[in-house]
Amino acid sequence: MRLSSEKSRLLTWISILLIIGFLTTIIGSYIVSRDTIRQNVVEQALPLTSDNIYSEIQKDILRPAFISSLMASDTFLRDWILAGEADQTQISRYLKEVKEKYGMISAFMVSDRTDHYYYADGLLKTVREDEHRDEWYFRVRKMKTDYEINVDIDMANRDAMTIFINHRVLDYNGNFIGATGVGLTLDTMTDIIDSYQARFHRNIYFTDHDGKVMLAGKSMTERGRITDMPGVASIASSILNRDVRPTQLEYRHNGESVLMSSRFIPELDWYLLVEQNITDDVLPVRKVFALNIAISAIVSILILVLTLFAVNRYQQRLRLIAGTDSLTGLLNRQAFELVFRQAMLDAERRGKPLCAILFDIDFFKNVNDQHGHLAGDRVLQQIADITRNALRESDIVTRWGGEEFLILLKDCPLEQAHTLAEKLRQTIADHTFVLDSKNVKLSISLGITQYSSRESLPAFFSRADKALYEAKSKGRNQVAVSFSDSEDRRM
Ligand SMILES: Nc1nc2c(ncn2[C@@H]2O[C@H](COP(=O)(O)OP(=O)(O)OP(=O)(O)O)[C@@H](O)[C@H]2O)c(=O)[nH]1
Repeated sequence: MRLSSEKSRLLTWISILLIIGFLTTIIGSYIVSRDTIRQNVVEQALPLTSDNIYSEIQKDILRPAFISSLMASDTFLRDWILAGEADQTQISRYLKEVKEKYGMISAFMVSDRTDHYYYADGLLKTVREDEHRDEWYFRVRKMKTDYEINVDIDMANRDAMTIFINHRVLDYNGNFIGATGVGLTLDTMTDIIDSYQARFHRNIYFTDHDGKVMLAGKSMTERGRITDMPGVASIASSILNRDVRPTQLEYRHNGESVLMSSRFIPELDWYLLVEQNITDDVLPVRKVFALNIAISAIVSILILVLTLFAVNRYQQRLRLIAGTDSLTGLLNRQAFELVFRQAMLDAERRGKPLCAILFDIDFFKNVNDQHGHLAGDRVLQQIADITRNALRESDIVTRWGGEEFLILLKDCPLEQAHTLAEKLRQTIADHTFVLDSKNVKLSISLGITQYSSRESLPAFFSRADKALYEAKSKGRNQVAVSFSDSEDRRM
C-alpha cells in the first residue's frame, strides 16, 4: 500500500517536472521566436518597405509635382498669360508636349484673368466659383502653399478619377495669375500600389491629413476614413501625428495582430500606411510550437512508462531480496516467520497437522576448513537443491541460519514427516559432493516436531531445536523427534 502510494507520488513528481521542463522550454522558445519575428517586422521589414515605397512615390508622384513646378515657373507659360492669352494653339501645343513628353494623363492651365481652363486639345471650359467641380481652383487661388495634390475626376479625360498636382502660377512680381499642373489617373496609381503590395507582401495605402483613404490597392474594399475602420480606428489618432519619421503602431482585428508603420509625407500632405498581419508570419512558429508539444507529450509518456517499468522491476527485486537468502535462493528466516504464522493459523482452523524438520550439516566446519569457504557455499547450495527436490510444492524450506535448514510440512502428520526426514537424510548420505576434485561424503542430523495447538512460536522452534540436538548427541546422521506432552511417543 505504502509502496504503491510512493510509486504514484514519484510518477506525479516526474510528470510535474517533465511538464514544467518541457513547457518552460517550449513556451520560452516560442515567445523568443515570436518576439524576434515581431521585432524584425517592426524594426526592419516595415520601415524598409516604408522607405522603399517612399522613394517609389518620389519617382511616381513627386515627379509629376516636380513637372508641375517647372510648368508654373516656365517663362513661356507666364508670358503667354501676361500677354493676354492671344493664340490658344500655342498653349495647347505646350500642354500637349508636356503631357506626351512626361507620359502624363493630362496637362492643364487655368488663367486667373479669364478663368479659362486650357488642356492639350485647346480650351476646355471656363471655371466658375459656384461650380462644385471647379472648387479646387478657387481653393488653390487662396492657398498659402505652392501646390496641392488633389484626387478628382478629370473632365478632359472621360471623367476618370485622377490625381492632380495643382500648382500656383505667379507673375514676375509674385502675383497670382493662374494654376497649372498635370494629372495621373487613379487607376495608374492603384496599379502602382498593387505592384508595391505584390512586391513587399504588405498592405499599403495612403490617407489625407484627415485620415480619409486617398489611395489604395484594388484589394482594399473599405475606402472610408481610418477613424471608422475596425481595428485601425483604435490607433487613428496616433497615425495622424504629422511625424515625417516612421511611427510603429499595432492594432488587433478579428483576433489577429497587425503591425503598422505610418509616416507623414509633407509633399503630398498624405500619410503613407504600411501594414503587416503578424499572425501570418508567426504561423510557422505556432506550427513548430504545436509539434514540440506533441513530441514532448510522447516523450513524457515514454519516460513515465519506462520509469514505471523500472520501478516495478526494482520493487519486484527488492521484494525478492528482502524475502530470500541470496546464497541458496531459499526463504530467509524473517520471511519464513510470516509464512509460518499463516500456516499455523491455517492448521488451527482446518485442524490439519503441521510439522517442522530442522536439520544441520554434520561437521560442516571441517568442509570450510579443508576445502575453503567457497566450497562450503557450494555444499549449502547443493543441499538446498536436494531438499527442494525432495519436497512437495506446498512444503516450505528455509535457510534457518548458517548451515541449518528448516522445513515446514503443511497438512503432514508426524509419521509422514519422519519418513520424509529419513528419506532426506539417506539421500544426502548417499550423495557424493565433489570438492577440490575430491569426492566427499556428508551427512545431516534432523530434528522433527509437530505443532501442537496454541503452542507459541518460540516453544515450537525450541522443541525442533531440542530434537536436532538429540540427533547430534546420539551420533549425528540420524533423525530425532521431539514430542509435545500430549503426543504419543511410540514412534
Ligand atoms: N561456507 C559457509 N560456511 C558457513 C556459512 N554459514 C555458517 N558457516 C559455517 O558453518 C560452520 C558451522 O560449524 P559448527 O557450528 O561448529 O558446526 P559443525 O562443524 O557443522 O558441527 P556440528 O553441527 O556439530 O556437526 C562454521 O564453520 C561456520 O563458519 C555459510 O554461509 N557459508
